[in-house]
Amino acid sequence: MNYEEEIRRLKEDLELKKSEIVHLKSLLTTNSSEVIPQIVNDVEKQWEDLSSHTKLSNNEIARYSRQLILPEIGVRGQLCLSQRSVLIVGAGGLGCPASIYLAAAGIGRLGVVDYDEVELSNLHRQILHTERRIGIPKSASVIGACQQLNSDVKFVPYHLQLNSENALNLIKHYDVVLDATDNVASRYLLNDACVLAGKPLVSGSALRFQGQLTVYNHKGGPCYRCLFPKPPPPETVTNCSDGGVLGVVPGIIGCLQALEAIKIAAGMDSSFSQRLLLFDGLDGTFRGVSIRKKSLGCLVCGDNPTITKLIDYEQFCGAGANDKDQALHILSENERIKPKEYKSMLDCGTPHVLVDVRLPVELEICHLPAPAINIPMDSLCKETSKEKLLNTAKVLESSGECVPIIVVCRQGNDSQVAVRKFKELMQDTDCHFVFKDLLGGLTSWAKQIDNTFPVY
Ligand SMILES: Nc1ncnc2c1ncn2[C@@H]1O[C@H](COP(=O)(O)OP(=O)(O)OP(=O)(O)O)[C@@H](O)[C@H]1O
Ligand SMILES: [Zn+2]
Repeated sequence: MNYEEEIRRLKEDLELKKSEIVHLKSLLTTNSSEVIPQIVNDVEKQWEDLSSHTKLSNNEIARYSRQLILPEIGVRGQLCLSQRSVLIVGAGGLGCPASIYLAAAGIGRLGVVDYDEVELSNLHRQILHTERRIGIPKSASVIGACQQLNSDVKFVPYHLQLNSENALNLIKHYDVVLDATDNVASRYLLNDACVLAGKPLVSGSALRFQGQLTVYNHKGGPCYRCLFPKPPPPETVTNCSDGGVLGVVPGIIGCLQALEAIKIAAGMDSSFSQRLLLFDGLDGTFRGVSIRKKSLGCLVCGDNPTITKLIDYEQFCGAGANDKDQALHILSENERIKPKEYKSMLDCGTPHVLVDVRLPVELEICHLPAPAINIPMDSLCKETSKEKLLNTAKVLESSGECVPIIVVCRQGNDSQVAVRKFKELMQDTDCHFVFKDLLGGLTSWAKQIDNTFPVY
């Protein structure tokens, strides 16, 4: 290695350490220290050499007794666990259960990465966070909970977004990596980083009532790219905030991620290298299926890899490395109506038709004060939708005016797509509709017009 390369690496290392110190200091100075037991503030202590731990203390023998007597674990396995480190990326629905079981089992060092802070809508599934910790970094919240359970573990919180600049440098300090994120860009990033660093990646996902689990890049098995060389089109990816998720489903998958990580760390075989677990919470089934072998032509782990350093994953996937909804801008200004303008229309009784494109189950949560036609997104192009709109047109025509049709959704993205679709749908009719979308959807309505309106 040349000196310049070495200096660059050392600088990167230093930056990471600095971010950890700043983060730990901030924890000690904010009121979060009131609710989070003081996280070990001696950074050096966290980086103590784990391999020096070669004998179980009486305390450890008592604490781990029930797993020590398992022949597959025993003293050897327990010592292995205490000498290994696991990095969990994502302190959400998967990361919470995974972290607490790894801490309970006595893993030597646990790193938890998350850029986000705890929100109220996290609590139904991200079960290590609490009401009092809303607003504080998720990584610190998770580690606070884990430390209360087992203070022997060395914990390292990283309040940052894992990206191409920091991933390799961080991952190299750990033996096993858990993907507990929720977006495609982070999955490719973690995959490539784990291949380049030679670390097994225990990957989980959960949506609605379904969950999946597999282990990549382990003992000659495939990596994520071997199976999915190309990312899915961004518009086909559903996240939990759009699709919903029952809290216990990521709970189950996160526990299984911890189980696989414990097996790997304790020197046992993982059951999910080249195997995929499919869990269906609706019909209560677990199914294990064999998956494709490692691909010789894989761009990162194949025979002639062309990806030899981390790339720009947001560009590669055409989507951000988070699941935060990004505002679409596909309509021109005159095809949109601001919440304030719509409120004046309502106040003045201006004739219009309101079309709500959310699912019926969402309409039950909340809806605007005006009566609305419901045409959910998945039925925009159906003949019945066209009929609904044409019937409306007939009523409107009798009044002889060109009445606007206001399209509304939760956040103002679907409504824009719907306006486009409706325009296409009505092209071959002789009705002259003026379609507009409610800018920012119900979320903006709640913010700008009615702060008693529920946000979900
Ligand atoms: N590249 C990344 N670096 C660090 N943390 C990440 C990265 N990508 C995703 N995450 C984190 O992974 C976690 C995924 O968990 P989960 O989907 O349960 O939570 P969420 O994003 O809070 O959910 P919601 O969609 O309800 O807001 C989130 O806390 C998110 O901040
Ligand atoms: Zn591969």
